Amino acid sequence: MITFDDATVVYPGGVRALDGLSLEIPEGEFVVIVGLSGAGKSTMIRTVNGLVPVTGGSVTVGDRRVDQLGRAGTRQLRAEVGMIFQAFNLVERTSVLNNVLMGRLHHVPLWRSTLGLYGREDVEIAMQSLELVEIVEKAYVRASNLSGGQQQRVGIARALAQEPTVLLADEPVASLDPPTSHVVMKYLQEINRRLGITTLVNLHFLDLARKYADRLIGLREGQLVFDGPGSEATEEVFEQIYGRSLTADDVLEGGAAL
Ligand SMILES: Nc1ncnc2c1ncn2[C@@H]1O[C@H](COP(=O)(O)OP(=O)(O)OP(=O)(O)O)[C@@H](O)[C@H]1O
Repeated sequence: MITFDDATVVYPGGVRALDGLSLEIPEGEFVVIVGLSGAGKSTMIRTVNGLVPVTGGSVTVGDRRVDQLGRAGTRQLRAEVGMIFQAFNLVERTSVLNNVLMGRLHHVPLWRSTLGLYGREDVEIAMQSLELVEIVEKAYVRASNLSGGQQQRVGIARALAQEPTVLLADEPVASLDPPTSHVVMKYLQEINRRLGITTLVNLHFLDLARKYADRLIGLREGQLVFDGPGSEATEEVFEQIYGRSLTADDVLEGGAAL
């Protein structure tokens, strides 16, 4: 369970990116967060692993208050929270398998990972993670030789190799074309259902958000303005979250009705 209790983030310079957010996310839920650019989506998910510290209120993961963890506690928390990025963040000049093994770094002593001495169990976990996103046949291919969608699947496998209890995905399909975006969202959904990993996904496209969200969170200027099933998010709801009429740029399949 992840609990936001009056969580507030004011950045140096004074931007109030998160403004008194209170909500609970039960274990295993698949949550999609939507809101205009600058609404605080990235800030919200980054408070979960302490990448962005709250300046007021609290965020609790399980029984751990993120702001009260010391250095070791924060390291342990980050080992349990996998992250998936818009730009994939792979090391392109090395193999897919080596990239996924980087997800094991939290579990392997530094000297061993530096020498590339991962154990057989680590390699097995990495290969199983690649199997989950059905790309195991690319294990020995250089990451730079993959398409964007394949690179994002490797990004997901790397996060899974951490054996996480929570997955945070920050605009995971923003660099992908529409069919590939659906493929990546389906893997995230399938992994959530099969492994029960609590998943928070920031999405820009509202049709995708509605299709995949078990629960949809709407943020506006750092505040919670909608919290309900994706299926209940009508055009009016999205207009309320965005504070304006919707445009073709707000949906993945531009021009299609929401
Ligand atoms: N490190 C920072 N320092 C100062 N201000 C920041 C920082 N990071 C984000 N902000 C500001 O905080 C607000 C929320 O940003 P955030 O990135 O969380 O929004 P977002 O909804 O994820 O937007 P986007 O979809 O554009 O990424 C914005 O006004 C942004 O400019």
